[in-house]
Amino acid sequence: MTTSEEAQEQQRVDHVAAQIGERIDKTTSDYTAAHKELRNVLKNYSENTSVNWFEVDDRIETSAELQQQRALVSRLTENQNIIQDQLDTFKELQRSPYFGRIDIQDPGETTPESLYIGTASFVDDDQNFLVYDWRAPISSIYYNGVLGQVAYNTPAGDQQTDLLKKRQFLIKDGQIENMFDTNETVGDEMLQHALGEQNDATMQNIVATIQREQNDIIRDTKSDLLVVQGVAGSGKTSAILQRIAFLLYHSRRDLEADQIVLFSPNRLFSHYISDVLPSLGERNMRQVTLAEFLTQRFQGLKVQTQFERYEADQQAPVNHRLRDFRESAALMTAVKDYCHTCPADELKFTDIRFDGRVFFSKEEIRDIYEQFPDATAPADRFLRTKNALEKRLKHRIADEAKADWVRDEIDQLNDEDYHNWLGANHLGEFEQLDDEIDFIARQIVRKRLRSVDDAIYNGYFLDAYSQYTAFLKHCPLPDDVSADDWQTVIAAYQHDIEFHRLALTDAAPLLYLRDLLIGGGANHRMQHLFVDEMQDYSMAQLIYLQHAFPRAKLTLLGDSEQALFKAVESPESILKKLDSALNVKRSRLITLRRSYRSTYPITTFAKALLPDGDQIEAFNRPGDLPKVVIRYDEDTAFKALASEVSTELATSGTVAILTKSTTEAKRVYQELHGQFDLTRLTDTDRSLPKGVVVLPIYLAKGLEFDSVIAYNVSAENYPDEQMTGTLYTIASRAMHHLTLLSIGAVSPLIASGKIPQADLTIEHEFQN
Ligand SMILES: Nc1ncnc2c1ncn2[C@@H]1O[C@H](COP(=O)(O)OP(=O)(O)OP(=O)(O)O)[C@@H](O)[C@H]1O
Repeated sequence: MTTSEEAQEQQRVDHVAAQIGERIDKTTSDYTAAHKELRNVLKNYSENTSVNWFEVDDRIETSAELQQQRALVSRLTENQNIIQDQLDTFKELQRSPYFGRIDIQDPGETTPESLYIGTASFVDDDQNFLVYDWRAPISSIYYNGVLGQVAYNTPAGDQQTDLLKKRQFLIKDGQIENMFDTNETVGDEMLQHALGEQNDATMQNIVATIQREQNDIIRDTKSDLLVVQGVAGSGKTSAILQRIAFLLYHSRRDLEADQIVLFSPNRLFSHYISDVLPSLGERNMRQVTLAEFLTQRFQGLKVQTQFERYEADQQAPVNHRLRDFRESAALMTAVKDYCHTCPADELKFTDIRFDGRVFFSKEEIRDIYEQFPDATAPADRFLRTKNALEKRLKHRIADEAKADWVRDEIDQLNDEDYHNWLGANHLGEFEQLDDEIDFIARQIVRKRLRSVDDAIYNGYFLDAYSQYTAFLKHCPLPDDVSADDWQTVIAAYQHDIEFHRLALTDAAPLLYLRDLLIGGGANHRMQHLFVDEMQDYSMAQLIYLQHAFPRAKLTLLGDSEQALFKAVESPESILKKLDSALNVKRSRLITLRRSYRSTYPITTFAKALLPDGDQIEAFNRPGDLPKVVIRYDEDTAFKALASEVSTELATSGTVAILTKSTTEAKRVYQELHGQFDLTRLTDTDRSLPKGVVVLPIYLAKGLEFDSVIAYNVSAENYPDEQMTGTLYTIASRAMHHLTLLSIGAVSPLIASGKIPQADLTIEHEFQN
């Protein structure tokens, strides 16, 4: 690249930055005006709320006026927020207006055209696109195309063009720090730069360096089920976040950020990724962990979390065949069949009681239910029963309203309470005083019978928990599950329920049964459902999620090699299972094999841990070899750990000591906390502090650290292949440095001949 070309490009950056600067000035004054208007309305509003509430006529008028003002305030606030967002975007753009340039020549044109691509579009006052949004249709060729004839997708169909040049920029604070031309999708140099940076407390967007296969994930708008299987550090999480930004742009008119939900592995992760979308000028999608979702659905029950189960599994042997069946698609099908065929006399109806007495008996409820045709879906039948009960309740309210106690109560009302019962909406509605009194009497009774109303509305008259026991007793078993084992499952479930607990395994089928019989549970508003770390979800859970978000397109991402909670599976077999279980029209599998997070030596080591690790392609970023530190007793091991932490802290922003379990994390914390600024993270933590952290690996899912120290990778702690996923996940959290501390002989997973000794630095303590 010649210096004159560089100077020309810098001139253009200066020009664009100046234009953006002008726009910032204008938008700032728009903001000030909007803010002033809002302040005035708010002032007015607060004056109005102190008006006379006693005169009925005034009250009606004031309330209408207030409603109008409230609407005005919300409109003005929204307007102010939009301007604020624009300002933020412009300021960001001014610092770094773009990262790419493409020169294209459309068919029939005689001269090429240069387009610049950045995180958002910028159009000058003469409608010239000085910067194209990275999500614009034309921008896709920046990510996908090599020089020559290329095609890109537009709303009007596929377009062809000739791609003549592709240039990348690194612009900071308005200065071009680096630029080069490339024929690759997005050149390695730029990527090297991005990946060499130190870890931040939150994840960064990757729009300047999206790789081709990641781009496929981001821009897929056709699949109903998109399954991404990618090795650790291959950018799955990054890709989904940019995908969300892309979808919001692509379907601007009919998709809102809160119609997208992401199931994330833990709260730390939720916080870690929370800056990416705002950095692209978009609002964050909804985020929820599986535990939060289930807790919300099972109010009053303590649902076991994945982490609690993982810890429990370490203590007692697990019957995998049994668990596999309980979490399978087959079990969910059995639930469905059961719900659709269960005769009314086997449904566990319960009395609705009031004041210690039966208000609607279960027999009465069953009789109502039986009136509706058998062929109707059970939830519809249930709904009709609810409606019939509501009707009966209404009659009983009307009867009760005539009772003496109600009339006595009305007689004792003062004027204000009387008006309150009547409510603003009904003022002047009744011609006769009797009608008015009757109305109030019914309101009073309705309030008194509120718990009955709630029980009907919420369907509390069917005991879903006992029904689930009935289902379990009825459930057809596969050959490899014995009746005795099944009895223990039933007994354990009943015991848990008695103590208001629920095992994770039971959560999905129980919810499914409840929804199918009672109705509800489905959120029809969600348009996209994303599940990160899908390998930690059972098929039953995924089926339930699809049921809970029936209109949502699914994007499931995971790495079966990082399965902490179950066995490894091939991507193809996962897709096949999902295809048949979820029954979607268009499904697609994208596999990512290139790992970006870690240095070359760390990825080389991590992949050697896996039986089929040679499929993983390490990104060529140089770094130190992983270091194995071996000590033979706890005392010296902790000394060695302290010394490693000090060394790492000197060069790394975040150092994580990763353990297998919470018990180990507590132990490490106990030993080291006086020596460093050390934080032990638990599943209630929401943000990652700088410095040294210690946490069990399952809480570090999806996260990354400059330096990772794996605590006690001894043969005793990691005895066999069952632990491969755990060790691989730990190793693959490291970006720049990896240290493995072993107390006693090293795990055979590391010491086996599979891992060339030349790939490691080994520091041994000599025994006397
Ligand atoms: N195209 C890219 N450009 C720059 N950085 C990238 C790119 N792709 C991935 N990265 C970086 O690589 C790291 C790993 O990405 P990410 O966390 O998205 O991977 P993942 O597949 O979700 O990992 P895991 O399954 O191990 O949690 C992050 O630091 C991310 O910023």
